[in-house]
Amino acid sequence: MSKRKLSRQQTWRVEKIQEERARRAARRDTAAEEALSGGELGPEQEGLVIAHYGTQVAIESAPGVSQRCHIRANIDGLVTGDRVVWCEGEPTGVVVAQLERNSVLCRPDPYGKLKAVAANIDQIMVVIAPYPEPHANLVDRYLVAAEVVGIEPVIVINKQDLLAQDPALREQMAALTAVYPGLGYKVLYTANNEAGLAGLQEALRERTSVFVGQSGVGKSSLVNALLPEAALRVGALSENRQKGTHTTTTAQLFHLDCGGSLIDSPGIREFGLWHMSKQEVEQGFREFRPCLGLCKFRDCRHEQEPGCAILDAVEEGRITASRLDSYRHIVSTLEASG
Ligand SMILES: Nc1nc2c(ncn2[C@@H]2O[C@H](COP(=O)(O)OP(=O)(O)OP(=O)(O)O)[C@@H](O)[C@H]2O)c(=O)[nH]1
Ligand SMILES: [Zn+2]
Repeated sequence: MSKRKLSRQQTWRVEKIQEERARRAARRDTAAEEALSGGELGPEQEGLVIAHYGTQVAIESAPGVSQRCHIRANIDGLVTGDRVVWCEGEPTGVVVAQLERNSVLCRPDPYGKLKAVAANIDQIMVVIAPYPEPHANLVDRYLVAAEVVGIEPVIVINKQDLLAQDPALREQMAALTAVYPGLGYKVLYTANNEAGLAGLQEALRERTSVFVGQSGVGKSSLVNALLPEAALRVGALSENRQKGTHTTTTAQLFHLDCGGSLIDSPGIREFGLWHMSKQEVEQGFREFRPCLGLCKFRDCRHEQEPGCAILDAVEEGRITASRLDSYRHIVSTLEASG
């Protein structure tokens, strides 16, 4: 009985949310169109979305120079990192066009539908640490997710100071990550101190990056250490405050002292830990790709089937047994969760 009641209530809530969305879109449209037709706007120029606040975005025209903007109603799903065409205005500017993206990061919304959260990311920094110990296949899971969206992952082994004190632990982390350089993945050792940050800053230069990884591996510590006197961060936050109640910020873009940008939000940090399809997982193991489609059976599980191209590749040393194990493990978790 409660089931039916619940679903009716849910329907009602969904309807309410949709009505509110439509109302907001209409308001947004009016505001944007009024500004556009009022002739009080500056010339069109290119800019970068550095933060998103509900119906408005902060657009940056040059590092440190930004303005709040309405979004023209025909532009859908603008996210932090998007490049746009916009016009300055008083008090708010207007985004008039969205430029093409090189890449986009998505995550599932509460209904399981994928939603964009950030755009134009060059690399995904996959942070692991000796503590909390990375569970089996965690790195591969992140790598697969990065491969699926076509963004270069970089493996960041943080808390290097702990490894320096403990040869056995160092051995363990080295063994865990030994396979990756040969597959073309960059592996960096970092720590939250000057020496430990140098290599990371080098890797972040001239690129737009995100940090992902389990809770406790030290992402916040790294991000805080990397950000220059947090000038831009404070700027973005105070702008946020002016808005009063609408303070939900999805993701923010920060410029780093070392040159390069960081897009950060709690949602992005959890990237890659959701459901993937078997095909995505296969594609996500980059050294499997030359073999895909060559197995004798179209639905080959690469277990012990005759004529399996993946097993042949393992036999010939083109794929390591540990990566095949990892693939099987990830696929089995997909099957277990339906
Ligand atoms: N030894 C050592 N500890 C570190 C280092 N970086 C961070 N920590 C510690 O690791 C713990 C977790 O750090 P956070 O930066 O909060 O980790 P996080 O990944 O941001 O965690 P969430 O915010 O939960 O996602 C804290 O106790 C830090 O003091 C490091 O380089 N070396
Ligand atoms: Zn096969």
